[in-house]
Amino acid sequence: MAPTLAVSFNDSSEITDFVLKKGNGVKGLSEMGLDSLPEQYIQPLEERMCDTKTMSQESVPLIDISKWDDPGVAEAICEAAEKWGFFQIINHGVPIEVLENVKEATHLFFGLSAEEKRKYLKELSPSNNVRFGTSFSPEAEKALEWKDYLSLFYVSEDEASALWPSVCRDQVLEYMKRSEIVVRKLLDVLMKNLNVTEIDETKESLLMGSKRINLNYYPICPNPELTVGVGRHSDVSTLTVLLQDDIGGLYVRGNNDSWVHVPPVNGSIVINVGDALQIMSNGRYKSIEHRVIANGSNNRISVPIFINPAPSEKISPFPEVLASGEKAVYKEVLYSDYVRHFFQKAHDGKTTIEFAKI
Ligand SMILES: CC(C)(COP(=O)(O)OP(=O)(O)OC[C@H]1O[C@@H](n2cnc3c(N)ncnc32)[C@H](O)[C@@H]1OP(=O)(O)O)[C@@H](O)C(=O)NCCC(=O)NCCSC(=O)/C=C/c1ccc(O)c(O)c1
Ligand SMILES: O=C(O)CCC(=O)C(=O)O
Ligand SMILES: [Fe+2]
Repeated sequence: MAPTLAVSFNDSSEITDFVLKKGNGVKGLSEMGLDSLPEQYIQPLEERMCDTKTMSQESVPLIDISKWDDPGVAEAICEAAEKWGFFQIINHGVPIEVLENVKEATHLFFGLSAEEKRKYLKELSPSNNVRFGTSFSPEAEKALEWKDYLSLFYVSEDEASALWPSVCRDQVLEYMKRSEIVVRKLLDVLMKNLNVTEIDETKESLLMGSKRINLNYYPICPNPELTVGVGRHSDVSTLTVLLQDDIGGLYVRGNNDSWVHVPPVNGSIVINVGDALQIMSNGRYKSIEHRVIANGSNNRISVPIFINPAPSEKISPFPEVLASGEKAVYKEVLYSDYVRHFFQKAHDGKTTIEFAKI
């Protein structure tokens, strides 16, 4: 147990200063042993997780991808991407040790002092590509989310070596490198199903021209039922490769307004479709809303890799998908405009994609 800090707050602006400006994050708040949730974290009733809406009978597909040549595997992947937009994979070829190392490195980063982590706040970070922050878009949010993060935009190994925090850099790079092989295989299968037979240079830039990795930390929360870890949103990526620890708390939107838990499975990786792939597949693959609850008794971490189009790409439904006469549901958008739009507002369910609707 961390020692209780000798800090107390007179008003909410002092909390904001402590969390956002001094680099303590919500982890710092959590470790003070607060007995109630500060008011700026109280979410409106409709955003809180209410047990009646969760479905315990359903679950997203768990796919063993060890037998790539088995057509059943490709079918299961495409069906999951169409129906659920989320699935877990096991026997994926990323060594368990690589996954364990990146989880440990995440704890090492968040275990640094506030002074150390503060160096990566937006205002102080040596680069826009490395950012330590809290919540999602604090300036745009009416209620804050109970999460701290380190976000790393990948440019090159050299840049990462120079700029990324050394406590986690090598482990994160290894995880990105090893998971890229899986991502290519998944995209191959998903593209063939859309009659896109080859991922050439142009398609590669559209599908996986940029990558961002986030290390997420959800500390123990005094009143978890009043707030959220991450609010309802869909990712803006092509695909997200998500590593979670064994705590649980990720929910995805299921049928009839229900929320389905994505249980931690040892050695598995969660894959989800993002808005960019929904747009490029003209809605065939679904970018499904998801959220993370706050936890009253355990700290939780997760490590998503967002596989994205290059920011300079214009994305729209693939011609191969429209070849049979299907009408385009989405117009062409510049991907960096799309991402900017996403970051400009609070998490708000599936509304980002309206930006690209015809
Ligand atoms: C996004 C843009 C277009 C923005 O550029 P630009 O306007 O020049 O300035 P910027 O300073 O980088 O960012 C502008 C705002 O975006 C937001 N932002 C930027 N990066 C991040 C980040 N990593 N996390 C949260 N917000 C961010 C902030 O709100 C910034 O506002 P401010 O804090 O500066 O006032 C640019 O950085 C770019 O082209 N980046 C490359 C493409 C890219 O990053 N794609 C990522 C796609 S997927 C992705 O990153 C997903 C992230 C995510 C995070 C938390 C969640 O809970 C979640 O669900 C998802
Ligand atoms: O922590 C998780 O399990 C999911 C996080 C998430 O949805 C995100 O960072 O986009
Ligand atoms: Fe997400």
